Parts: sequence; C-alpha cells; structure tokens
Amino acid sequence: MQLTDKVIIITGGCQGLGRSMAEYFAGKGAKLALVDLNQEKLDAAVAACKAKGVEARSYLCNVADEEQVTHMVARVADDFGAIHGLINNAGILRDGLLLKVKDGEMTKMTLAQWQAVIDVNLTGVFLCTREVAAKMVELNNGGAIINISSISRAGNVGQTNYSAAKAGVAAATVTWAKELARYGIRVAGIAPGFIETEMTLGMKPEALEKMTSGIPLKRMGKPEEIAHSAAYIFENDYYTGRILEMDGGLRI
Ligand SMILES: NC(=O)C1=CN([C@@H]2O[C@H](COP(=O)(O)OP(=O)(O)OC[C@H]3O[C@@H](n4cnc5c(N)ncnc54)[C@H](O)[C@@H]3O)[C@@H](O)[C@H]2O)C=CC1
Ligand SMILES: CC(C)c1ccc(C(=O)O)c(O)c1O
Repeated sequence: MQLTDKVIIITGGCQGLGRSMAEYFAGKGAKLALVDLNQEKLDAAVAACKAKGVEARSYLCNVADEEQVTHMVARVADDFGAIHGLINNAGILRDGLLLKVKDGEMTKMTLAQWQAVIDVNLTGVFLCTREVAAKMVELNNGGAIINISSISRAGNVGQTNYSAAKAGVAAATVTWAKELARYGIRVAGIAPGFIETEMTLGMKPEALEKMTSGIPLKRMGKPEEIAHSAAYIFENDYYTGRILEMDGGLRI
C-alpha cells in the first residue's frame, strides 16, 4: 500500500511517537486523522502535517470510551470518504511494583492503577481496531492496522499493568491478522524499546547513561526510526501478524 493520498488514523497523534509518525506520513503524502485528548496539541500537530501539503484533521476522543470511538470513526469516514490505515499508538504508564515493603509498611499496586492502563492500552486498541476494521469492510477498501506494543510485553519489573496490556496487544495482533486477512486487512505490531521522547530525554544524565549502557547499540531509538518501521509495514503488502522489534538489540 503506497501512502500517497491514503487516509491514516493515528491515536495519541498529538505528541511523542504519534506526532512523529503523523509528520513522517505527511511527508509521504498521506492524509492524517489525528486522535487525542488535548485540542491545543492536536491543532499544533495538524498544522505541522498541513505544512507538508496534505489534508489533516483532529478528533478529540478517548480511545477507552466505546461511544466516542464509534463516533470518531464514523466522522473520519464521512470527512475523508475512506479509511486505509490505523495506528493504535495512544498509551499511558502507571508504573509501580505489585507489592512494596518499606520501613515495615506494605504498599500495593491499586486496582485503579491496573484498570487505567488496561482501559487505554488494551481496551482502547480493541475498540479502535474493531470499529476501523468494520468501516474498512463496509467501505470495501481493505487496509492495514498497526498496534504499538512494547518490549515490556515480555514482563518488566514495575509494569504489571503495562506489560499485561502490551502482551495482550501483541496476541490480539496475531488473532486479528488471521481473522481479517479475508477482508484484505493486514494487522501488525511494533514493539519499541527505549525511544527518545520528552520524558526519556528529561531523565537525569546518570540514569540515561545506565539505561543506554544495557542497549547493544548504546543509544535510545529515535521517533523517526519508529515512524520508518510503521511506513515499512504499511508499504509492504506481505507483512501481517508479526511484531517488529525496535529496541537496538535490548531484551527485557
Ligand atoms: N516512548 C517510548 O520509549 C516507548 C513508547 N511505547 C509506546 O508508544 C506509544 C506512544 O508513546 P509516547 O509517544 O512515548 O507517549 P506519549 O505519552 O508522549 O504520547 C501518548 C499520547 O497518547 C494520548 N492518550 C493517552 N490516553 C489516551 C486516551 N485515552 N485517548 C486518546 N489518546 C490518549 C496522550 O494524550 C498522548 O498524546 C504508547 O503506546 C507507548 O506505550 C512503547 C515502547 C517504548
Ligand atoms: C520500558 C519500555 C521500553 C518503555 C519505556 C518508556 C515508555 C514511555 O516513555 O512511554 C514506554 O512506553 C515503554 O514501553
């Protein structure tokens, strides 16, 4: 699938990896539907895409809310007349140990901490994929869906909730690739390692050094390298049902 003139929805598209992918795809001539929670940041991301000469629109939508997702997908289809691609990128972190004992006091990961991450990072991916795939079938134009997982899906200390959600996303990716192939829809994933974002760049130099020293390539990934992988998946019509590892060789 060539990206020129294709309509791509990116959730969490107003900052970080989502915005980087939006600008990268705009550079390839794609039309962007950016989904997020902050109108001001969405406006800035849409403007950056338009500056590259493509059509771009913003959609305020909580991906964990079924009604909002259904409404958003219908609006994108009405506004653009087609949907060819979706990147399920929106995600949150609520890290913490399952149990922690300090000075004789025990604290636990709360149910709210668990549920918030499952709602956005797993249920949100389910809802967006279901609605977009249904619309692709209805419009009979096929397409491709990319789910952003994480190397944490293998299990990572302090990330019970996040690891479970990202493992769920990886398993669902394989399931949907098998189920949706008959409709001309490919589904694949990307599992990034540590990527340079505002948050990671804001870390103390010692902590950054400690983190990157364990990565064989001795550096974090760049957002454009994730965008490049997403473009590869869209453009390669034989890629489906697999998770592309983008971690510089790091294994958690
Ligand atoms: N940055 C990294 O090193 C890594 C990131 N990832 C994954 O990549 C994706 C993007 O991460 P970053 O760009 O670093 O994060 P970020 O926090 O910069 O961006 C995430 C975006 O998702 C949006 N969002 C959160 N909840 C939402 C909801 N309920 N509905 C709609 N939008 C929502 C946020 O407003 C934000 O704009 C996430 O899924 C994350 O888990 C995976 C591995 C490594
Ligand atoms: C632990 C993994 C590599 C990780 C690190 C940082 C973020 C982030 O800043 O959003 C992640 O989402 C991760 O999966």
